[in-house]
Amino acid sequence: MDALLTVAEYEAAARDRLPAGIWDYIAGGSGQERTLAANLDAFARLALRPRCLVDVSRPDLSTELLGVRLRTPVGVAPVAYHRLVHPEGEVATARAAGFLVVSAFASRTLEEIAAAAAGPLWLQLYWFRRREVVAGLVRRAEAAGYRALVLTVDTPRVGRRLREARRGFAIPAGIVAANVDAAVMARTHEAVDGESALVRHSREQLDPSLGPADLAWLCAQTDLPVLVKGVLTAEDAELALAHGAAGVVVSNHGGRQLDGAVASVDALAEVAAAVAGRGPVLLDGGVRTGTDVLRALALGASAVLVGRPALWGLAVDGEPGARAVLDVIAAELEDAMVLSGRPRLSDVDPSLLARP
Ligand SMILES: Cc1cc2nc3c(=O)[nH]c(=O)nc-3n(C[C@H](O)[C@H](O)[C@H](O)COP(=O)(O)O)c2cc1C
Ligand SMILES: CC(C)CC(=O)C(=O)O
Repeated sequence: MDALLTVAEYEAAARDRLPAGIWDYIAGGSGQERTLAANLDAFARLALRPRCLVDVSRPDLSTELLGVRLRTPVGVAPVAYHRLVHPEGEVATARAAGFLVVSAFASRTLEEIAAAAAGPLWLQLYWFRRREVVAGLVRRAEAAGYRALVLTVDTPRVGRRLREARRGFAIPAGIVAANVDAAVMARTHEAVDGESALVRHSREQLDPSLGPADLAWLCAQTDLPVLVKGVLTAEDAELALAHGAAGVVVSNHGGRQLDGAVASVDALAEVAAAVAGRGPVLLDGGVRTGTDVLRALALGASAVLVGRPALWGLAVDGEPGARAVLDVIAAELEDAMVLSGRPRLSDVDPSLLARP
């Protein structure tokens, strides 16, 4: 195999290796997949204004997030069921990642992942109708040393994933959400033609009444910082902070929820302005290169998360593959910082971007 030099090359290699149904579950978006495409296009439209005559002999990619020093500002987004692409699942990803947000639907236990992790872990939560599932996950995350919680608020139900529906996608029997009661998850394994098992499951198990008071309740349950994921507007950023959130993740769920929603990088400046330094603002959706990371930081992100790229690396070569994908992005980021005359992340600001 030739060396893979870009995230796009890992994507192509993963596609060659994965069964079509699993590929489509991971790759797909909702509806016409307009938001899925927009996430990538929006980055491509943001041209950079490099500065020269700057001493770039010692680039520094490190940053601090919630009091923890990170080698790079790039973490792994919460993505369900890593074992769909590699038998070691999240344990391999955790060894590779500088920083990982573990999905509520992880296919390895929170404790196994914590024992393997190379960097800080956060736990993502869905708002299960059975609130004891949420509370139980919070207690286990605290006990296992997770450093923050991420409440996903863009999923009162799972979006219309047509690729999944066409294939009657269900989670294969051997792969389970290892941290949630089997009874809650049972129907994710039932394949029905013309229907996504995950859409059906979400309607049964996720509580669409989630509101600001529930966020406040969650924040009161724990000393861990709670970030709110799925924010695309200043209004929701304001609401989240007013009800106890420590920060937000600007995200449209990788184009998998509301089709037609704004590209996440296009929502970033508005949200960052609303948060105004009161907490971290992360971004995910369409980050595929080091220059994408730089663009997001220029628009006010504290750090970015990659979703699908981590799974592509994991599918291609397990832990070393996931690490290689993150290393490609870090190497590209370093290049871009040097070539744009911004040797430290604190030098990155909106002046890096050309006006559209
Ligand atoms: C296969 C897959 C599963 C996902 N599972 C979750 C999840 O369990 N919880 C969650 O908050 N977001 C989930 N997401 C959304 C990601 O956290 C993230 O928002 C998105 O993947 C970022 O876009 P990117 O894939 O373009 O990097 C999932 C995304 C994918 C592709
Ligand atoms: C099990 C799913 C609800 C996980 C998810 O968030 C997704 O597939 O986007």
